[in-house]
Order: sequence, then C-alpha cells, then structure tokens
Amino acid sequence: MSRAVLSLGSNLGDRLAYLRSVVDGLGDAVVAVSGVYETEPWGVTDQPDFLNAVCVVDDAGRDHWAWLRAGQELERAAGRVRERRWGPRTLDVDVVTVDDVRSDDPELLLPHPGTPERASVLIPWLEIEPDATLPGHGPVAALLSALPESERATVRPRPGLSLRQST
Ligand SMILES: Nc1ncnc2c1ncn2[C@@H]1O[C@H](COP(=O)(O)OP(=O)(O)OP(=O)(O)O)[C@@H](O)[C@H]1O
Ligand SMILES: Nc1nc2c(c(=O)[nH]1)N=C(CO)CN2
Repeated sequence: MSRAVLSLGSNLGDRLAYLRSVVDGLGDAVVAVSGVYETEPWGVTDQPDFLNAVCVVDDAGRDHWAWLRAGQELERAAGRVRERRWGPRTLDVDVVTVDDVRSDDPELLLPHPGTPERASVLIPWLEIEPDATLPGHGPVAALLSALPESERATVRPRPGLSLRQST
C-alpha cells in the first residue's frame, strides 16, 4: 500500500485548470479531494494570491519516489518554469506525506518540512481528513490550532470552485 497526501498550488494563469490537471492526471488513484481555497502568499509575499487544495491518493504500485515523479511530471505538463524559491508558479505539487515514511533526502523530504507552518496545507487537509496526523508532529488539527488566527485567516474557501468537474 502507498497512500500519499499531496498539496496543490497555483498562482499563475488558469489556476483552477492547473489544479484540476492533477486530479484528472492521477485518475483512479485519487481517493479524496478538498475544496479549493484562495490563499495569500507566504514566504515571498509580493506575488499573486494562490489557489490551494489537497488530495489524497492511493496506489499499491507506487512508492514515495513515484509520487514525487508523478507530481513533477504534472508540473512540467503545466509549463512550470523553475525560478526563485517560493516564487510564482503555474503548478506546484508537494508530497506532504506518504504513509509513515520519513526521509531526509533533500530530493524528497518526508513529511514535507513546511507543513506545520502552512495553513494553506493544513486547512484543506483537515477538511478531507479531520483525524489526520503528521508523522513526527501529531494531530494536524493541533498544528492548525497552534497557528495564529491571522495566519489561518489568509486561507479562504472558494465554495463555487471544485476540482472534480471540468465545466
Ligand atoms: N516532499 C517533497 N515534495 C516535493 N518536492 C520535494 C519534497 N522534498 C524535497 N523536494 C524537492 O524540492 C525541490 C524544489 O521544490 P520546489 O521548487 O517546488 O520548492 P518550493 O515549492 O519553492 O518550496 P517548498 O518545497 O518549501 O514548497 C524539488 O526538486 C524536489 O526534489
Ligand atoms: N499561500 C501560498 N503561498 C505560497 C505557496 C502556496 O502554495 N500557497 N507556494 C509557494 C511556493 O512554494 C510560496 N508561497
């Protein structure tokens, strides 16, 4: 078994279409998809707002490296140009967790080290897995509660948008 939590982000071009390309591209492996959230940028703040979402994927045939490659292929298909760290991008697919795998390989850090501070990951993840835990960090709900309200307020649901339909 290999079950992964993927964080999706876009702040350039047709943001919704880029996020949908992940759900469409991973097909039957997708077992849960969060709603879509409009989020203020963290890290580099002089860039457009992001759309963010989280999906859970499950495929016995893929290990954690395969999930990383799948995400990178989808980023390439979205025409992503790798520029500055934390800068704008058509599509970012981060591997948040894969089962209980821990990795300190810089090519694939697991769990993704930015997760505890990122309301743009924690809020959509909790929407689809309210009891989720982050290996080595405990309950995701507790991580979110530990963030300042000002940080949580940067993540706003967009109820009219969905990654599951293409119209
Ligand atoms: N868990 C992970 N998920 C995705 N990429 C990872 C992960 N751990 C390490 N990487 C590596 O990170 C490198 C750079 O990723 P990227 O350009 O998307 O960083 P970033 O999105 O700007 O910053 P961040 O990773 O903090 O969100 C990739 O080459 C990839 O190999
Ligand atoms: N709100 C938000 N901010 C970001 C995001 C993101 O997905 N959402 N991704 C970044 C690049 O890693 C930099 N900043």
